[in-house]
Amino acid sequence: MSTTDTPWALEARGLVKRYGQLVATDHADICVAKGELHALIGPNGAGKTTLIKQLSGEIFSDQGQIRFHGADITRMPIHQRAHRGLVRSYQITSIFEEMSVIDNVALAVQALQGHSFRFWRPAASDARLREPAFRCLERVRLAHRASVLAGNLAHGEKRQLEIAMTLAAEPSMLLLDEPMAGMSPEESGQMVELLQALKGEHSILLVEHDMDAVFSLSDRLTVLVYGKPLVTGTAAEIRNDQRVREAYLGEEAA
Ligand SMILES: Nc1ncnc2c1ncn2[C@@H]1O[C@H](COP(=O)(O)OP(=O)(O)OP(=O)(O)O)[C@@H](O)[C@H]1O
Repeated sequence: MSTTDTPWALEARGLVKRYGQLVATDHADICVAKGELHALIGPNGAGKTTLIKQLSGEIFSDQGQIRFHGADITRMPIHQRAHRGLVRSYQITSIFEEMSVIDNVALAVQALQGHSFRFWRPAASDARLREPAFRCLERVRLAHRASVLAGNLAHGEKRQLEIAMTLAAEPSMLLLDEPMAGMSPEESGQMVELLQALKGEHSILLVEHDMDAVFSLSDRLTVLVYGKPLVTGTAAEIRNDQRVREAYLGEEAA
């Protein structure tokens, strides 16, 4: 299939991941349209992070098929998926706290350009790294903190930095695993605004427990329960689905 024939950025069918006896994802289908923000929600242990890892290539699936813009990427390693534009966001643990904010992003730009880390010099001395890095910081509204040591950022700002580092890879699709975890309500509000701005420019698969954020941002949602998708639909469809209320949201979400 050519890349123009499919409406899907990402099309995963029948994904299974077993850990011994435990079936973490159990014939899971998930399809994300081009430019769509699609949320993946479900109770703790439902398999959301496992599914994100299967899609990013951090782990391989025991069964199933993954297509990205029509191409079969099922057996493709993580760096090749990233090269094609499918990228999971960096985690706070991958931020270098002793380096400036812009140098962290410049490192991510450098990784994209395929240079060896051995030849790393401070970003300030290399416009080829600094300029794209600065643009990524502008997009996540962190440009005013470019020269601050990353370790001195507030928690919410570190999560913005993770997204800036992810954008350095120029992804067409972002896999975001709980970007609002540990944030204050104010920080969460800023992250919602940021994701709203990124929406449309990138296809996004978002795992998030903050239901207000999820319901305000998502074009569609998939509810995962015991590794299986229970239902996929718009926010209104999900809110009104009796199976979802019983399995997950509870009556208070109505
Ligand atoms: N590396 C692993 N080895 C063994 N079991 C694992 C491993 N990773 C995840 N699991 C198990 O797989 C199941 C799904 O876990 P996963 O982290 O994907 O769920 P989740 O929906 O992301 O949960 P949460 O919302 O709490 O983050 C859980 O029962 C978990 O204990």
